[in-house]
Amino acid sequence: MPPKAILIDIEGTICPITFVKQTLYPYALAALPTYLSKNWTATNPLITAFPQADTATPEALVEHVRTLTVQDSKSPALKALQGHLWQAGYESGELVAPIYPDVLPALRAWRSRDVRVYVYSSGSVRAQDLFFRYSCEGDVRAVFNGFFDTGVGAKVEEGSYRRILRECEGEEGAEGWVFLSDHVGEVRAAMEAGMMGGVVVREGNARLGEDDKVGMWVIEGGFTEVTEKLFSE
Ligand SMILES: CSCCC(=O)C(=O)COP(=O)(O)O
Repeated sequence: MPPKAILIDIEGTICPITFVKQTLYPYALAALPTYLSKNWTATNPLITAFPQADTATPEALVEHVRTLTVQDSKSPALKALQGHLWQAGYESGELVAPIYPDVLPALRAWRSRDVRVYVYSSGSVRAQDLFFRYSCEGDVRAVFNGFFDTGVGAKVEEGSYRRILRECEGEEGAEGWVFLSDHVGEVRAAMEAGMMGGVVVREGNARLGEDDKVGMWVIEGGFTEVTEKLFSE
């Protein structure tokens, strides 16, 4: 049976991890002091979302954000701030989101077969909108049926996938849903929620151990392999 909906991750799945870690994260850190110097108010929600102890001064917040960034924290406060800071970079053309060449042809083929395609990323929905609006292949937002961030919960928690299912399917459940990510813990959580899962192997992704591969669909052939497997059976 072909799938009903495919849910995809961004970093390490449809774009290189290096774009996020070596381009997006440093861009946000470099832009932060200027942003804070112009927007340091007691009610700025991008600031008040952080713990009070870390927002005593702009310098303290810069240090806190730097620490979270080095830890690759998926804190919603950090992700909301990064999404805001990236906007100017995308609009000026300094940031262009690279998408692996096998991805968009596959997504379009899935949509042409009436399969819905959703994104679930730790990056905020605002950041996802910018990513797909300013991609190396132009504005591709129309390819997607919807976008989810950690507003539904962390990506390693089964409940997050259940919330996405409830929002998209009501009481229908997970039948026909597929989740694709480079992160085994995320894929296992989606499988616990009843979805079919696949872990995407790309150059530069974290290596999978033998234990990681147990009971797992390991995708080494990009989204072309996904299309072949899901639509030829
Ligand atoms: C929307 S691009 C920014 C991605 C990001 O901030 C991130 O943390 C990557 O998370 P993902 O869940 O896509 O691996």
